[in-house]
Amino acid sequence: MRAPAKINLHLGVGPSREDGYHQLATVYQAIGLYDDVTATEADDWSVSVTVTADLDASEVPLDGSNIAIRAGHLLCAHHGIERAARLEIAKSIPVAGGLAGGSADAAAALVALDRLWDLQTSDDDLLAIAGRLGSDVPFALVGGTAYGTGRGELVEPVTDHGHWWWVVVPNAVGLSTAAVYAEYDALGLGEHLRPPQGLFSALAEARPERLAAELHNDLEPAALELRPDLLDIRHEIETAGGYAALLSGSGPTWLALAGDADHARDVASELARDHDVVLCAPGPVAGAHVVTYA
Ligand SMILES: C[C@@](CO)(OP(=O)(O)O)[C@H](O)COP(=O)(O)OP(=O)(O)OC[C@H]1O[C@@H](n2ccc(N)nc2=O)[C@H](O)[C@@H]1O
Ligand SMILES: Nc1ncnc2c1ncn2[C@@H]1O[C@H](COP(=O)(O)OP(=O)(O)O)[C@@H](O)[C@H]1O
Repeated sequence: MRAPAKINLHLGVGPSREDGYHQLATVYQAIGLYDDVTATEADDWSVSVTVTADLDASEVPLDGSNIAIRAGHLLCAHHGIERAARLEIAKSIPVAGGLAGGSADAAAALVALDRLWDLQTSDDDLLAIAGRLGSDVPFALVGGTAYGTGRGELVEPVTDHGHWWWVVVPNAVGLSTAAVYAEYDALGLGEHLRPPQGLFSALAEARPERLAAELHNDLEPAALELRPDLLDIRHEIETAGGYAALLSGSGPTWLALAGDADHARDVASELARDHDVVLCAPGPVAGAHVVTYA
């Protein structure tokens, strides 16, 4: 089962709620960078992680705290069954990068196990279980381009006529999502939320120059406060000719919007002079889905 990374084209963050989470008005997009999860029947739960070259997954837990195993437990509890499986994660999504790799693994595990055991869980039930696992997990099931509200777990599709190209610049050192939200509070940020109408129009019009002007991330000042070194990368993207630089979610990954695949390759090769890993990815792509290998 394959699930994509996400980016936030708009990330509006309101004040923190009573449960400690922040109210969001966000526009997600699934991009062509994936983790694969394979599930096989077993007597006990276990998880393994392999990575594509240049990726550091040493901080991904290999015990029951791995979000893919948590997904398995919740699915079993939902159906009142006692089963176990071996989950093999092949990771291409950088860890703790603001790209929701863990959420992708959880979504892929839910769909893989549902299929392995022929549980036929309804879409609504899968989305509800996903929302309990993490704010970003329902979107990893849905994919495409979607508007997220609540703490990010309520998703509805958005009209998007674009075939966008992103240059992805991961960072060797990850950033904790919780720490960035806490810094956001410490800075006294947290404004009134409203739907990003200009972005919705830009997505429907499908012109990259127009989209570039509408990209926005409320968490950027908080992430930069914690990691001032990240500002240099924003400048590098501008110099390399990207239409816009956007911090991915809580960071530290940067994204550059390109006009098409050729432009993305040009910007990527420029950035690759100073960065070990630079990737190109199209968006939007599908959510968690089965992959049939030839
Ligand atoms: C910032 C975003 C933007 O899409 O993604 P990432 O950059 O992490 O990928 C998300 O809000 C992250 O979603 P996710 O990573 O699923 O978060 P969760 O596991 O639900 O929560 C992790 C922690 O983030 C904080 N949190 C998360 C979501 C939210 N709306 N308000 C919060 O304050 C809480 O401190 C929570 O304990
Ligand atoms: N299957 C998993 N893959 C990645 N991280 C996981 C996984 N399970 C648990 N984690 C934990 O979740 C944290 C956040 O990882 P990730 O989802 O990649 O980043 P982000 O929240 O920035 O999008 C990691 O630091 C790791 O400790």
